[in-house]
Amino acid sequence: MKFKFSKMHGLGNDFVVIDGVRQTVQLTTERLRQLGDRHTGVGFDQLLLVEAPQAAENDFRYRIFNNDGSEVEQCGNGARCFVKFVTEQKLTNKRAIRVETAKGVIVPMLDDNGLITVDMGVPRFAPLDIPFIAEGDAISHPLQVGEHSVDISVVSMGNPHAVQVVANVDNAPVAEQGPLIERHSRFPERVNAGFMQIVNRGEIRLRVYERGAGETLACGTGACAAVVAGIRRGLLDKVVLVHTRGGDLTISWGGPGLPVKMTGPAATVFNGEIEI
Ligand SMILES: N[C@H](CCC[C@H](N)C(=O)O)C(=O)O
Repeated sequence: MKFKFSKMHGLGNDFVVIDGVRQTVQLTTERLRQLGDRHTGVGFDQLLLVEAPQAAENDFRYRIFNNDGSEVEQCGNGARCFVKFVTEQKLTNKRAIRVETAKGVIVPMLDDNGLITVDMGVPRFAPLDIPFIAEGDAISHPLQVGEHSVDISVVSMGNPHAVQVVANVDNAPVAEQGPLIERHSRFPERVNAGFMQIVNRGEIRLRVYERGAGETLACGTGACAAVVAGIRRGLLDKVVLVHTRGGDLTISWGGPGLPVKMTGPAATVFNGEIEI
């Protein structure tokens, strides 16, 4: 099968993006793994497949696959790259685009300054909408990780996040605890593990060990989940600058029942064609 694709990234979180509207693309797990291999394939943290919408009032549907082949509900950096892709590929000339994901419709918007703002929807908490064996909708939960008990906030942005506060992200136990939290038995569908350093009430530093991809240079839904967790813990105000290893995002959340807004960049690295 031969098809065109774009290689893109959102703050170093990198994607292969495929037009599944004008091309017919059958993605098997094997093909996903081949494409995602950083030595023998193209390489990506996630692959985004753009398709026609299922509901007439929407503009597109897009499917999100982690590097390990698992299909997931939501991707923040991917949503920004999606907007840039459909605009550059002339699949639409709209500025605000309604796109269906596995967990609802999001509305990314191309700003005049080239940044992209995405309404990432309303966050939800355990045990609603997130497969987590919890005592209830607490602000945080103790979680036994190896020989340590860590205090996590559990937030769903459509996809599940377990966020903890650390003194300094530079020496946070991301490599040690990330895989243990990702596959913890209390997360039957696995989870993204966030490590957040509070700089001040309007600024954090964040590293995320992503479900199905390992640590990435940035995680958009992870940034949303971390800010929501920090606000719920009383540590952050409503608008927060999030420093990831790949660059900065601005995240805002007005509180329970309101959507999270994310603003940041997206970049196209190259366009290619592949036969696999
Ligand atoms: N690894 C995530 C999907 C990608 C999310 C991330 N790349 C983002 O920008 O939100 C998961 O399994 O839920």
